[in-house]
Amino acid sequence: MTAKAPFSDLNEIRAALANLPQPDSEALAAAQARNGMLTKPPAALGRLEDLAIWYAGWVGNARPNLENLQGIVFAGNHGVAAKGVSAFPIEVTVQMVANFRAGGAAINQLLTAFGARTDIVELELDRPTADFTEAPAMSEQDLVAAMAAGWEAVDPKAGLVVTGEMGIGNTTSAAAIAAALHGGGGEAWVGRGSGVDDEGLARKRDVVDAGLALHADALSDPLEVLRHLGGREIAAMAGAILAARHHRIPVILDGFICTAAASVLESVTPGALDHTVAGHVSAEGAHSMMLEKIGKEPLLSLGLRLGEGSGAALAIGVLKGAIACHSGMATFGEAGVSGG
Ligand SMILES: O=C(O)c1ccc[n+]([C@@H]2O[C@H](COP(=O)([O-])O)[C@@H](O)[C@H]2O)c1
Ligand SMILES: Cc1cc2nc[nH]c2cc1C
Repeated sequence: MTAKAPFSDLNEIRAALANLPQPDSEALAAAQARNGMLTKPPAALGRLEDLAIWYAGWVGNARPNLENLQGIVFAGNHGVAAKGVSAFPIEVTVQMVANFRAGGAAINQLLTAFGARTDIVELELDRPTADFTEAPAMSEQDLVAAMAAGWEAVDPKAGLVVTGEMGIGNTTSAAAIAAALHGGGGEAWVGRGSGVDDEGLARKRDVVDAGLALHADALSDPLEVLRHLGGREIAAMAGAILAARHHRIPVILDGFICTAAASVLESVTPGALDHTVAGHVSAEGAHSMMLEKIGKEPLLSLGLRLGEGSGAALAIGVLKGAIACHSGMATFGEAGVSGG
């Protein structure tokens, strides 16, 4: 099932970002009360308790189940890849999409292992974005189309959405977005991505700085940051995360690139990511700094730097544990256990 995006230009995207649903306060209060009655010392389940209450609030059910889990992998190609900023050639994007469709990638295994389905959305792979050191990466029409594709990929009936991506060159784009939104330059935000050597790393920093300089006049507006420095899969993730908010579907964010996409929404409207949690902190060096900037504490830290949604998929396990305890445990009264 899909729902059509409620926008066809940038102003309508701004309107969708200005008018965000909030969690169900009654369900939140009831989940909080239930949490206090469960057979454990107060707060003994640590962040699992916060997670379950957060989830209950967004789905509007104080004793929820976790079902109909949707993983979406967005793929896009980047003109800036021609600048030698990746350890891999650009054709790997389309080849990996074929691998996703055949079920052979890490994300297929992880989403299946945690009971989620895998949807693949490729965004005009034969038409890479413009190299952002020479021109804006996308036209307004391209940006709106990519965000709409992201919005429309979300199943309005999903109980959870996990957003991931694939795109050779996209850690360069994500670093540039992070620099433009959060301050600093290539030095602060660029890492090795899929594994560039020292020369590649230096080139990548210069490329980010060149993009920031070329588009300096446009970068005070977060959606223009996304248009000038982003990519279609990054814009699509932003659209999907925004759609999930409007459908009140909780989201688990993935790594460096996904967090850059999410940062755009948070920069437009503080609180726009309240329906999301950070699944993990990636081994891409500046990811932890980006998470701090958006006020998110990652659930996992496993040294992953794969993307695809892999860290978010693994974090489904943590959320499942949280909800199983919250909804399945006995209360002190039910179990006849004495309170403290
Ligand atoms: O998610 C992350 O934190 C992450 C960190 C490093 C690399 N990646 C993946 O690697 C690809 C981009 O790497 P690169 O070197 O081509 O920019 C892209 O397909 C991402 O999914 C992803
Ligand atoms: C093989 C390969 C798989 C990936 N998955 C996400 N990004 C990737 C980059 C490469 C190079």
